[in-house]
Amino acid sequence: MITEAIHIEDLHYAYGDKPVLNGVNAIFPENKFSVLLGINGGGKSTLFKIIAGLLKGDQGSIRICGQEIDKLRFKDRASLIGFLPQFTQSVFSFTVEEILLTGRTAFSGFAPKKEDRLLVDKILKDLSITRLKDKPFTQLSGGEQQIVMIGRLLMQKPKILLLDEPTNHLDVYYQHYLMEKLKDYSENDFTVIAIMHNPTLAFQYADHFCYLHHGNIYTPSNPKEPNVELLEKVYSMSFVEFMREGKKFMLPFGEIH
Ligand SMILES: Nc1ncnc2c1ncn2[C@@H]1O[C@H](COP(=O)(O)OP(=O)(O)OP(=O)(O)O)[C@@H](O)[C@H]1O
Repeated sequence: MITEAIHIEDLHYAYGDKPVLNGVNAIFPENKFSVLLGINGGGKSTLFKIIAGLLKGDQGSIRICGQEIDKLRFKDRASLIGFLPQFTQSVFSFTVEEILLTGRTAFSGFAPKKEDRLLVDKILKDLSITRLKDKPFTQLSGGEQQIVMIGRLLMQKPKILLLDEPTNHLDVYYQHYLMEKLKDYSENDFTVIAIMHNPTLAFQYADHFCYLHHGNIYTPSNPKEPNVELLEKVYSMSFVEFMREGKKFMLPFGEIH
């Protein structure tokens, strides 16, 4: 039986008089790597902000690990969801270690414990960025900052990693490195849910796909496999599947309209 990490029912949201989500129904299963695909401006970030509690839906319900989103307190939410927004900026010159420690503030306040510092070292090592530990965050490259912010989420030890375009700014090597890590996390007690703009990359690692289209979420009957028909409908372009060394790949090519 599939256990649900997130269950969304009839969710509506509008910015003023501009509707963005028109009755979204979706389930994101626990301990899977889910990917939400969809065109620019389709409402994906809006949906994630509602799940993360930064916006409130106009209508409908969301349950996170079985609990109504409206009833969650700040600390409960932090232990359930770690959210990586699309844009992050730090104007203060914190070091990477300090930035990671802020991932524990919901639990340890601003007084990091010894185990928090040990966790920093473990996560830096796991993400292969120990060399950045004492560097000011503002002096890192865009890709380095992105990896550090993912490390900060891991410090929070949430059940669900909610990631808005996690491979942003990463070079191809690091895109695959991070996707491999996320797959690994989803197999080891995290639920990973990511917005992505690269179906070719996403289908190589994730195992549950849904599509935001015209304000609704479509989940195919086999959510693990690429669904060419849906992809072509959502992106208004052609896709091709091909096999290489026993693996299936999905490539976009050429406009339909
Ligand atoms: N704060 C806001 N006020 C008004 N309209 C907004 C606001 N934020 C987003 N929108 C609009 O809502 C729609 C959905 O935006 P959203 O950022 O959720 O889309 P998205 O699918 O995440 O896009 P992208 O893939 O480009 O990041 C867009 O038309 C956008 O212009």
